[in-house]
Amino acid sequence: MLIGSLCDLVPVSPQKSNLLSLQVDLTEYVEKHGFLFDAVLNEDVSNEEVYSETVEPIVPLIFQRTKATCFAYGQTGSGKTYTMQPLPIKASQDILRLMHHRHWNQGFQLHVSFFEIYGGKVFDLLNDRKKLCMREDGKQQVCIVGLQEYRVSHVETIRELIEKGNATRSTGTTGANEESSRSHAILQLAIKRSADGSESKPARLVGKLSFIDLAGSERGADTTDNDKQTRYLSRCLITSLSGY
Ligand SMILES: Nc1ncnc2c1ncn2[C@@H]1O[C@H](COP(=O)(O)OP(=O)(O)OP(=O)(O)O)[C@@H](O)[C@H]1O
Repeated sequence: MLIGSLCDLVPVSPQKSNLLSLQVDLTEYVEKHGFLFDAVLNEDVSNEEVYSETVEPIVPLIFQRTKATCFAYGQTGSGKTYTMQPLPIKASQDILRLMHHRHWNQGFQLHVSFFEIYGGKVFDLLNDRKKLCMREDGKQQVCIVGLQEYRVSHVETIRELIEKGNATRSTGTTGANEESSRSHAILQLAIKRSADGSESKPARLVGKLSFIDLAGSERGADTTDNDKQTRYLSRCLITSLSGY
């Protein structure tokens, strides 16, 4: 399984990763990709270590106009959901701590939303699976029209919202996982601030931390049209969420 933050993965000079592709005249050639990793964690690390290596360093940056995305990629049953699930709660604890100490009285607010992409469609996991529309604005930013956002100030409220969303999420069974995620679930922690730092004006987005629990990447032969649509939609979304 690969867990990554798009904030931190920066391509560098081509190295050894090999992928066979076809040229227009159908001759095969090896595609070369290079990636720079900030950290490589082995299978013995705890979820706490995963958090402190990957997400914790990004948390203070979302108060400074940063949008970051954390996602897990891997085969069904490899532990993506297991690894991703504790991260938003830990991040919320740190965000609220920063809001109550370093950024005390600066008008920052924390908002939570949670939705899934399933069968090429978007559903609000915190609003009775209401079907939502995805639109791109003039700045090529993806907007989920009608997505319910909750303003929160306590970790317990966030925990309840996440549990509610997880209970509503689409799951199925695969050969490797009895409770396999059939959808991509996206949980967003948005930092907002009102223009004059008070409560009187509507708050504007400052930064955002998105957690994406991708559905398992099974063999191509298992891939249905629904899965392909879901993958295409989520690829657009992930790229856009991260500002890439
Ligand atoms: N590090 C771990 N320690 C103990 N149990 C684990 C660990 N990682 C995963 N598991 C268990 O393995 C099973 C499959 O894990 P999980 O559902 O996270 O996989 P997944 O990659 O999200 O699968 P899918 O893509 O099918 O949703 C679960 O029962 C989970 O509790």
